[in-house]
Amino acid sequence: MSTTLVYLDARSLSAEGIGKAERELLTIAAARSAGSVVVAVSSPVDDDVAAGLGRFGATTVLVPSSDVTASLAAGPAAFAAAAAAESGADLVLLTNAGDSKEVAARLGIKLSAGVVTDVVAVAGDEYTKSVLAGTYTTRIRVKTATAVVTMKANSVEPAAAGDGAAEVRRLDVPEIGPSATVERTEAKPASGRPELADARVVVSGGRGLEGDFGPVEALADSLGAAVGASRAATDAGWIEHSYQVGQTGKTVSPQLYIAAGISGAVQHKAGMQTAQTIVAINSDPDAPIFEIADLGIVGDLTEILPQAAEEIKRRKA
Ligand SMILES: Cc1cc2nc3c(=O)[nH]c(=O)nc-3n(C[C@H](O)[C@H](O)[C@H](O)COP(=O)(O)OP(=O)(O)OC[C@H]3O[C@@H](n4cnc5c(N)ncnc54)[C@H](O)[C@@H]3O)c2cc1C
Repeated sequence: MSTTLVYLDARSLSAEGIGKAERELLTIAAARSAGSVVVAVSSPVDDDVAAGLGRFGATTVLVPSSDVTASLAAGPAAFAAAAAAESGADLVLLTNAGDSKEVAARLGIKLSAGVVTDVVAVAGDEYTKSVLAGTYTTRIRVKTATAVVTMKANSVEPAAAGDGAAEVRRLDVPEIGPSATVERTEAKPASGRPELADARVVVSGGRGLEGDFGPVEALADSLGAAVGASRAATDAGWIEHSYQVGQTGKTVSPQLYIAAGISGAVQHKAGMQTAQTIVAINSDPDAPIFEIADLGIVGDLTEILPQAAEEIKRRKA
């Protein structure tokens, strides 16, 4: 029977809950490897986290017997390789986060395994991903004994929590070898907004904002939404790159996506066109974003965004 190993970065897990992207991996693994889901977590976990993983389908949780996180991706990859060998996995699933992709690349070398990134569906030994900014959908088979796959968030509906429990086991980590070490870390200040990749509502801004994300943030806060951006906005330094939506940014699939001052380039659409409802605000009636919008508003965003935020606040009051 096929065995799936799910590798999770411990920083994405907390007693409050297991993130949606992580639950999606557990759901895919449970469907593929009926009844036996092995999870490798990059650091020891407390009882609440282990219990949470159990409720979402993990049967075994492997944790490293020594700290592997001080060596960037090298330590986690060495541990993930040991976990793959221990579990006999023929598929290792990781999230599409930057750190996880780096672990996936190193893991591919360690296991002599084929690596597929940005996957949106797993069916047997076939992995689906879109290429060339969403122009083509490709189905990929890996010829090596083990496949290493990173999944885009919002690819499957995560299963609801059950009453399962996971057994936690420590695993010795082999020699990590030469690697860069982490000297100091700083927690990113919390914005109080939902995580972009998991958000139900996203308000994004582009070059049309002319550097001022204030109106986008105000509308996002009135809706309890995450803030996103086009690459033109992140490249201009108006907002951090982690907010970028699109081919080289994050993929979002919210119930509502509001695009303000974004033209709708194919590379931007690649990251948001699966949103259930798309609202576009643009002063150019011929902007390509209107081709995929459910509701298009032709006008000046500096007038429309504050009006929308005010009206939403008024109705909520
Ligand atoms: C390999 C590659 C990868 C890329 N990856 C990404 C990616 O991941 N994400 C991404 O977004 N882009 C990506 N791009 C860039 C992409 O091609 C576009 O250049 C970018 O998306 C444009 O951003 P924009 O829509 O904000 O800017 P523009 O295309 O300049 O559009 C600005 C829009 O704002 C409107 N506007 C201006 N003023 C107002 C106003 N006052 N009120 C209302 N509307 C107004 C204009 O009519 C215009 O439609 C990539 C490009 C390449 C080559």
